[in-house]
Amino acid sequence: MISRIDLRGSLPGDLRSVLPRAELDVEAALDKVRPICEDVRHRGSAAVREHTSRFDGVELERVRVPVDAVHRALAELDPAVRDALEESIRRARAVHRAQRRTDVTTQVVPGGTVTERWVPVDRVGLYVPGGRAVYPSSVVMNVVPAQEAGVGSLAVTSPAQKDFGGLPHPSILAACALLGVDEVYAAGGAQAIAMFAYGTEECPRADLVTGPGNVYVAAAKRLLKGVIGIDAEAGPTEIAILADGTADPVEVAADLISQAEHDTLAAAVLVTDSVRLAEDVEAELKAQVARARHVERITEALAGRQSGIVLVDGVDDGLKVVDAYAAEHLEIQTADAAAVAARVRNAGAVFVGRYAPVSLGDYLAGSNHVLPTGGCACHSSGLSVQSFLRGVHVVEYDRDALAEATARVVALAEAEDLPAHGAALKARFDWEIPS
Ligand SMILES: NC(=O)c1ccc[n+]([C@@H]2O[C@H](COP(=O)([O-])OP(=O)(O)OC[C@H]3O[C@@H](n4cnc5c(N)ncnc54)[C@H](O)[C@@H]3O)[C@@H](O)[C@H]2O)c1
Ligand SMILES: N[C@H](CO)Cc1c[nH]c[nH+]1
Ligand SMILES: [Zn+2]
Repeated sequence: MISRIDLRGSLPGDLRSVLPRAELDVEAALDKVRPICEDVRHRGSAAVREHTSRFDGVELERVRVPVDAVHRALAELDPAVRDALEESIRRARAVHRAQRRTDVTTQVVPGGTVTERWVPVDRVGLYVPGGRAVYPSSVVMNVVPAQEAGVGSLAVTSPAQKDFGGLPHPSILAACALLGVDEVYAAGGAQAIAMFAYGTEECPRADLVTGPGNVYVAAAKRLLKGVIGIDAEAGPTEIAILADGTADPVEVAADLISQAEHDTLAAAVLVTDSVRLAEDVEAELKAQVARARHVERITEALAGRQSGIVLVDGVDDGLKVVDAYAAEHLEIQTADAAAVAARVRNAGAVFVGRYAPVSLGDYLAGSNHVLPTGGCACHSSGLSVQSFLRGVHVVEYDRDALAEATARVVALAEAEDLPAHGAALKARFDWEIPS
């Protein structure tokens, strides 16, 4: 079911081109989401409702969820789920609070300072997926860093659910209520991203949209970047595991399946130098998938072009492969896992050793699970407090400090053939360059 890629011998120069990746990529989905986003831009809420009917099979009267429905969901939440969510929030808050930035003032010259001021965005739209699975945990992962960053206005959107009267899933509403967020919308997919980007009669536009989603959500974010700020693209989930012969095939297979469970486009990749482990994991996958609840979805994900077992000559080559792949989640299941993990350069998050599986990070480690996918981990980070902040330089120079800088500014302005720049300084000194 899962394919093998044999890279023993020597690694190809362009490693990325031989590694598994999904066939339906974000680029291909752009053409599908473009008309949806344009429609929302021109027709607002009516378009959001229409695309919700088309893709989610729900006829909405309004997209905004009544506030009492949000509070009712919390009152009716299973106590065990409430307890787990509360602990997840506590751990995530501890980690994200530690990410807060303080303003830094640097004295550049006597009388001249630059302060970097960290300012939260005014309003953020938070996307919580809800197609194949529903994700109250993603409410926590979006809302906690936004709150810790000090964002004033937070709105959550999640797909309307046919089985719940067109509202988002009750566990999502309950998680919003637990976190004190009561502006919630019942919209998913590209139409939800466009709603935040352009604003509608019901939903004021947001400055930034964050959150994970399927390939259509990722494509809409890529398309509307600029109209609205976005976090890193967090599309269909990926797990890569770098393992040697010391790894336990039962645990490795279970971890691959845990992420394949998300989506038919989810990616599960094992990189190993042990043929024996590869064979044992293949056998385990067969046995465990047969027992899984979402057997069809998992089977399709594991059999897809985006998943595979990559054979390499040793852990050093394995590290080159996982760095080239730049997975959203990377598990290290080798002897001396911490030392190997310390050498990883490209991954959304790294999970070290057998007691730090990705599923722990999905819910309760305290780390954020909204992470870059599709190879974006080589240039982007997961969601954090920083995602919601802008660094603004505040420049303060007194007369003497400006006088001291003038000759050099004039020289550089002349070199760029932009003399008016220099003139703006000279005007403060009666057009003389101060000596
Ligand atoms: N990277 C991360 O941090 C992270 C975290 C959690 C979940 N995820 C991923 O989020 C995704 C959730 O996907 P999902 O589908 O369950 O929920 P989703 O909310 O992302 O997508 C559902 C929406 O997709 C739209 N849609 C469905 N089919 C469409 C089509 N053919 N054309 C246009 N729009 C269409 C619908 O409007 C629907 O509301 C999974 O891929 C999961 O792996 C990623
Ligand atoms: N693995 C997903 C992407 O990081 C997050 C998640 C939420 N619930 C379960 N898993
Ligand atoms: Zn997961």
